[in-house]
Amino acid sequence: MSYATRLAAATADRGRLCVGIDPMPAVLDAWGLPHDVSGLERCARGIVEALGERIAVFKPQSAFFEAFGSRGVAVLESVLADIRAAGALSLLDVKRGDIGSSMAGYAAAFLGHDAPLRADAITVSPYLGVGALTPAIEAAVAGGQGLYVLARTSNPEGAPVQLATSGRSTVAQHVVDTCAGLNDTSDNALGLVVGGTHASLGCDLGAFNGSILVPGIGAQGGTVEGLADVFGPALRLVLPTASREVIGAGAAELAARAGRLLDAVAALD
Ligand SMILES: O=c1ccn([C@@H]2O[C@H](COP(=O)(O)O)[C@@H](O)[C@H]2O)c(=O)[nH]1
Repeated sequence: MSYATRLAAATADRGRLCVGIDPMPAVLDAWGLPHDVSGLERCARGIVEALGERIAVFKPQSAFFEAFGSRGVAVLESVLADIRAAGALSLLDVKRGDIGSSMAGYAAAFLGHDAPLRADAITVSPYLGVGALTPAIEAAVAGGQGLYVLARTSNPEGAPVQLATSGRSTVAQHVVDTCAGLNDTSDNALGLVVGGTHASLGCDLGAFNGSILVPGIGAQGGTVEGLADVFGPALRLVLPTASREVIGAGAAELAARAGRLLDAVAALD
């Protein structure tokens, strides 16, 4: 079954919200947990334990696991297994992108059938060219998995690169249009990352028909309520994601904060 079909089923059942798992030091403080592997594990696995049956997609941020070396990566493996066991989808935020031979290595690491870090989807960077992602696209299609390609990121520093013009198009528009074309032959395995922090996107999503991951909700200033104005007809493709907004006030607030966002995304439909 394709990633697009699996995502549609999960979000129809649980709502179209992605919860980010970013166990950064400030989050561990809010949870009253130590800045070590035990704190990392209790926080990250605690999020899935508390919300695993209510949330369609979880997005672990690989950086906060890698920060603890091999023991942190082992926790990430457990978190990915927990997400699978809870019947949710995992979207591993690793933002990889390299020449084809190395991209094949990343595809094996994160999309391979028996890979310890296998995820349902990963984030990828198109800076080496969308075409360089081909090994990962092929692996994703074969495994019913997805790739979210950075197009117009939520951070202000992205604009000079992503809105730079190349010929008659911006770089972001080139990424959007290239991914739209590839989706025709890739079961819509390609998604985009487009931040929810912009008053105006500076790119046209009209030709795109895959999933659009929208970070920047909450801590970065974006709101679910503001998405309709910014995304227009593409709103139907949007998968809002929030991390600190949900997990940033400690374990006791987790369910209430997730519930508020689930209500807000339900009102989009
Ligand atoms: O454009 C992007 C791409 C990825 N991210 C990632 O999403 C989360 C956001 O965390 P919040 O606490 O909800 O702000 C984080 O892992 C980023 O690396 C993004 O913010 N913007």
